[in-house]
Amino acid sequence: MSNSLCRWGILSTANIGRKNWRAITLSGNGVVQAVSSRSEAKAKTYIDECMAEVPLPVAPQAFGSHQELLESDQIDAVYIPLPTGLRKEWVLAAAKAGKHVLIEKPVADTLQDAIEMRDACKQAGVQFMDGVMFDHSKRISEVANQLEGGSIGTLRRIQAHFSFNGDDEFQQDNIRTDMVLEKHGCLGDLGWYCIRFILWASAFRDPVRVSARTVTKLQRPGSDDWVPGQFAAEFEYEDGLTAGFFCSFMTANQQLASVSGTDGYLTLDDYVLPLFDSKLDWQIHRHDLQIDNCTWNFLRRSEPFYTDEFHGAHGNAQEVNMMRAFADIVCSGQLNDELADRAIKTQRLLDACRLSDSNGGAFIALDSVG
Ligand SMILES: NC(=O)C1=CN([C@@H]2O[C@H](COP(=O)(O)OP(=O)(O)OC[C@H]3O[C@@H](n4cnc5c(N)ncnc54)[C@H](OP(=O)(O)O)[C@@H]3O)[C@@H](O)[C@H]2O)C=CC1
Ligand SMILES: O=C1CO[C@H](CO)[C@@H](O)[C@@H]1O
Repeated sequence: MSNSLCRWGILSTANIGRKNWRAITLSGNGVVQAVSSRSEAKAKTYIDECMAEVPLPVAPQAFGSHQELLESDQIDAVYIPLPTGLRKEWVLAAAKAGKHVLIEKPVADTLQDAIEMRDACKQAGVQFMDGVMFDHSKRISEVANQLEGGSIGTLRRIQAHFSFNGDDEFQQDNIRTDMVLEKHGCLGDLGWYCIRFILWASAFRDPVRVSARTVTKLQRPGSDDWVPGQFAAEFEYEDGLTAGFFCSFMTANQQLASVSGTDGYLTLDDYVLPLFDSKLDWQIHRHDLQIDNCTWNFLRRSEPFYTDEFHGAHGNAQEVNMMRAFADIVCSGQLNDELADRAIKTQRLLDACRLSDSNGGAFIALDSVG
């Protein structure tokens, strides 16, 4: 490979690949070299559409099969946004072909599959990482540092919410409601981020036990199959910390996370996809109840914090940082096991949630998972 530029192949014409086409282009150390699809014509159209908005000096090559792309000696790394149910085969094939693998979330149908993928990459000497963009935002590290530094005292509670309200077409046609392609439904699509936020806020500690349940099953008309349409979970830690999350395909856009401590609480209301702005923010609240005889006043005490980072589509945006960080690994050859293992840690908690759900929401000891 050229060691200053990572040559990317995108497997499929997924919508999210369009955003990441721009992110790779803005990264400064990567280039989209090829796109593969089940249909070469579809890959060509996709390339034309992306080139029209974010042009590249040389149009990427279109392949009519993922295997052909993997066999190209012009590709160093692949981005795999195929539906979860189809990914494992292609991650294993990519590792076999010596390509580094950036994979969309949720990583796998099961923890066992996720471990198999990570291990295959490790054995092949290529990086494995999931596509959680906010991991690469400066904001999440700053928030985690503040929490570890005791800015809100001892942590008692972490809560994460991620939802959007999908319409009828979403329910009927989107990959997210297809039990074969995305069997974890909203838990995989949105809960993955909730779990990852909880991991960040708890310094990547594992809870001792997990209880979770599908709140609403989402069933396509005319089918007996279902995926979680709304899902809720509760984690308990050995020091008394608790965490909870709620995710939903049936509730308006919301991405609110909060962390409560003995001395205050911290909030972010766009922790996954930053709201349109040239900076990212979060707040620490230490509201003050003042009581003087008959006069009761609860005084607002909120302190805002900012990270100098655009919401997206800019050289310092989280998805661009992600592509740059991955390409740095590829170009330097310095593999990062910690990034690979984060995906496994997240998947383990997701599996624990599903196990609890299938046991009527009973608490599951995390030790018994995987
Ligand atoms: N990190 C992030 O911010 C985001 C992540 N995602 C994740 O990315 C993944 C893709 O999401 P999204 O872009 O909305 O997906 P899309 O439905 O747009 O694309 C999925 C692609 O997979 C291929 N595909 C679909 N069905 C099949 C099938 N039955 N057999 C073989 N290939 C198939 C198709 O490519 P083709 O026709 O070319 O073969 C299709 O374009 C999801 O797992 C999602 O969770 C999504 C959005 C944002
Ligand atoms: O990863 C993602 C980012 O957020 C979207 C919701 O707004 C998800 O559906 C998507 O899969």
